[in-house]
Amino acid sequence: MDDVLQNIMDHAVAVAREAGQVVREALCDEKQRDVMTKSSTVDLVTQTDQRVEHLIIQSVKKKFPTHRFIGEESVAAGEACVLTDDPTWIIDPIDGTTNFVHSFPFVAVSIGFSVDKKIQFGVVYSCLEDKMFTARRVKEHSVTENHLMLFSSISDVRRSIIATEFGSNRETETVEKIFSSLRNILNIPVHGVRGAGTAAVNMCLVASGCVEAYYEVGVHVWDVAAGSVIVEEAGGVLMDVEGGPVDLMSRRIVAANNGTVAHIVKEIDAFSPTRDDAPPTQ
Ligand SMILES: O=P([O-])([O-])O[C@@H]1[C@H](O)[C@H](O)[C@@H](O)[C@H](O)[C@H]1O
Ligand SMILES: [Mg+2]
Ligand SMILES: [Mg+2]
Repeated sequence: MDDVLQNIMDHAVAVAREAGQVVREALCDEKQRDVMTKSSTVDLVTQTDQRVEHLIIQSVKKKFPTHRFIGEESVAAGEACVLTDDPTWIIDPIDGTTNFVHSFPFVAVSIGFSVDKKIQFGVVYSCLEDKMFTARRVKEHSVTENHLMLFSSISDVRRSIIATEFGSNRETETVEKIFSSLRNILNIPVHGVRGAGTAAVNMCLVASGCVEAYYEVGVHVWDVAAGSVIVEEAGGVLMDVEGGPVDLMSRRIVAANNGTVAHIVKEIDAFSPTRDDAPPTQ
C-alpha cells in the first residue's frame, strides 16, 4: 500500500501545482474573478473555483477511476458531503477565495486524501507564494521546496502569535462569539493575532512555527483536511474548540503546538455551526 499511496500523493502534488498555475493566470484576468455568492453575501465563489475543482477531479478520475470526492464546489452544487471508508479526495480548489477576488496574496489549493475515514496525506499549495506543503501520515514528514517545518517550541502563550479568521457568517450572535474569543485571547495578552485569509495556509503557518496556534469555528472539512496531517506530522496537535478530539466534519478546529493549545481552548467562546455531513434540509 505504501507505494500505491506514494503514487497517489505524487499525483496530488502534480495536480495541485497545475491548479495553482491556473489560479495564478486567472488572477490577471478580472473576468475570472467575477464574484458569485453562496451561503451569505460574503461567502464568495468565482468561475475559477469551479474550473479548478473540475480540473482536479477530472485529472484524478483518469488515473484513479474508483476514488471518491468531496469537493467544496461540488457540495455547493448539491453533492453529498459524506466521508466513507473508500479512498476519498477532499478538495478545496481555492482556499482563500476572498483573497483571490481582492488579489490579497495568500491563496491555496488544498487536497486531503482519506482512506477508512482517516486523512492519509495532505497537500497545500500556496500558489502565489509558490510554496508546496506536503505531509503523509507516517513517521516521516516532508515539506518540499526548501520549506522546512520549524515547529514552535514556545510554551508561554504570552509569547505567542495566534492565527484565526472571521469567516463568512455575519449573524449578530456569531459575530459576538467571534469577538468574545478574540477579546479573551488578546487580553491574555498574546504577542499578536494574525490571519492569512486561508485556513489551509494558517495551518501550514502552525506547522512551520510562524504562529503557535490557529483556531476557527465555521471552517469546512475541505479547508482543514490537508492541513490536519501537515500539522500533526510536524509535531502539532489538533483539538476541538472545547477540548477533546477534533472532528473534521464539525466545522470547529484548533491546531497548535503542544505548549499553547490548552491555553487557547480555554479562551474560545465556542458555538456549533451545522455540520458538513448533516443531511440536507428540505
Ligand atoms: O471559502 P474558502 O476561501 O475556500 O475558505 C475559507 C477560508 O479558508 C477562510 O480563511 C476561512 O475563514 C473560511 O472559514 C473558509 O471557508
Ligand atoms: Mg476554503
Ligand atoms: Mg474554497
